[in-house]
Amino acid sequence: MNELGQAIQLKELTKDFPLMERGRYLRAVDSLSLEIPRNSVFGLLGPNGSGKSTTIRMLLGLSEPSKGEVRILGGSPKDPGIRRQVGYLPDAPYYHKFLTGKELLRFFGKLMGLSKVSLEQQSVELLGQFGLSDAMDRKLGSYSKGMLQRLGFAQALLGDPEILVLDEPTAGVDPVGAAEVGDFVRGLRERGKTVLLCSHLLTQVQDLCDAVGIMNKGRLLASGGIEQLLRPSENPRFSLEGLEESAQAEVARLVELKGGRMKPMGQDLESLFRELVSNDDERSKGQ
Ligand SMILES: Nc1ncnc2c1ncn2[C@@H]1O[C@H](COP(=O)(O)OP(=O)(O)OP(=O)(O)O)[C@@H](O)[C@H]1O
Repeated sequence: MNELGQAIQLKELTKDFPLMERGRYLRAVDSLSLEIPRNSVFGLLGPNGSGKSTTIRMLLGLSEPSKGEVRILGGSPKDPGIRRQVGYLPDAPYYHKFLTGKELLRFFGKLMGLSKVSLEQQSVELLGQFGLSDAMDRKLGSYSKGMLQRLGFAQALLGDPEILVLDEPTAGVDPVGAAEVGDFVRGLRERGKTVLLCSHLLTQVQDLCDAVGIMNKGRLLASGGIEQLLRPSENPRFSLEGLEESAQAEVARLVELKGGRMKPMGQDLESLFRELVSNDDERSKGQ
């Protein structure tokens, strides 16, 4: 796919943070290369401290890479025209509690340089879309966590950006709210948008994303389409159906006799994630 077909391209992206001791540094992101095609949902996964937020900050042009390059829609994330094409929902948005919902959107819209008329129209539309019409003139101090999250989405969508970066959009949201987030992300893809999603809700990620990248200690351990990553390969897993318990035990005995092992669970994104990260941790302990 040529550059025009790519929403986000990371080339050997690396970030080093200097440590207190002179000359030493922490490599938070290590030679990360990724391509995220337009109109797709990509899940960036990894345990705490694996470098997801640092990657996002570089991708948004908020932090300078130590090495490597970020291309957004073929351009630089520092280009104001490109920046306007990226909406961002931070993992823990802090909004001033004395502002109302509408005032908050007005504040961000002005920062983005939206015209007064367009801002007014977009704010009313977005607040309606996220079920906040009745609350738009209430102070944010009285909003529930779910309402603040929905307001965060509205804010990220101001200016109708092509790309949405959602950092933990389901953090602190109840299961109904999490399902709504899922529907919302699907809706974005239907409208041709590209979504980069960081989440620890792996079942939802598996369900929502076209492709994922799994990071650990700053490095990308695996990336690709969900189906391709979870396809049975060297370790195919089978599910047994229609067998009574005694027959199951017999099959298990036969499998063991042949040197195999019967596992009750199939491969899913959660087990792939745990397997990759724990193998990587074991390997680095041994080094
Ligand atoms: N400004 C900074 N200065 C020094 N070290 C930093 C800085 N920002 C992040 N780090 C370190 O870089 C590593 C990656 O952190 P990062 O926040 O990117 O991880 P993460 O995958 O987003 O984690 P989480 O899931 O907890 O948000 C961590 O070891 C973190 O302590």
